[in-house]
Amino acid sequence: MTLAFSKMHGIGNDFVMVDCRQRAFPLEQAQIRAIADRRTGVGFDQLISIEPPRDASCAFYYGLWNADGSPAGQCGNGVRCVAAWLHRAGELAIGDTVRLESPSGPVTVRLTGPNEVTVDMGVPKLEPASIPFRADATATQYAIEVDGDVLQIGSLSMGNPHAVVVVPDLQAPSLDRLGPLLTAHERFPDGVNAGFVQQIDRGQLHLRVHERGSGWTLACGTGACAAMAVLRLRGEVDAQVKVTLPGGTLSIEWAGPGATLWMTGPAAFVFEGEWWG
Ligand SMILES: N[C@@H](CCC[C@H](N)C(=O)O)C(=O)O
Repeated sequence: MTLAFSKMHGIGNDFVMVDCRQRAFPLEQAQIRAIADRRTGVGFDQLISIEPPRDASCAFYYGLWNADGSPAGQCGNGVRCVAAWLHRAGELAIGDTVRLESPSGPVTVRLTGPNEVTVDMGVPKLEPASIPFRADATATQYAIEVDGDVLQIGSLSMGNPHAVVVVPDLQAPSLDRLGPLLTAHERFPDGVNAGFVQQIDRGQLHLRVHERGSGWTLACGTGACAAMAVLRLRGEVDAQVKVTLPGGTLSIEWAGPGATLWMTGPAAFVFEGEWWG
């Protein structure tokens, strides 16, 4: 088969975008994995379909798959690219605000420029069952054993599961080992996106994320939201924070529990292509 696609990225978190506005999603899991291969395919962290909405209150639905073919519930960098893709497709004008439907529910996006998008990412879910995470009660910190080390994690759902560990040094070699182990930890029955965050001050965080289904990525938008929310819940950061990942910086705003969380950042086109599978 041949498949037309757009290649995009949000601060280095890269995507293959597939237009499914007029047709059913055409790929099986094995084909998604083949396209993800960075040598014999196109390469991506997530593949995103743009489809008609299932919820009539939304303008479009977007589907999400990780590089290993597993489905995902939300993608912060991806939703910004969906908005920029819709602009290029003539569906969204600069200054427009639109409700989009993700696999985990609606989000509201505002296209502030051709390549800049602000997203209302919704209210972070803190209850362990909604993550899902095996714990007796909701807390701002949980002790979890990983390969003999006891890590203090924060955990929440941004429409997908996150564990956040505060570390003094993001370059510590131990993180390369701990990331994959935390992602696959038995207390997260669906796996988890594992974020390691170094606090610079009350308004700046540095972050690396080992993503479920995609490994270490240059950026994770929901991971940036989760890291900010975990530190905000502990009273360590202000309501507006810049989160710097290996691929760039996002602005995150969150007043606190019960409020929706806002993310602003760029979305970039790389090329249009055709996959011959
Ligand atoms: N890169 C993303 C998150 C993508 C999904 C994640 N790997 C999962 O399986 O939950 C982002 O920018 O948020």
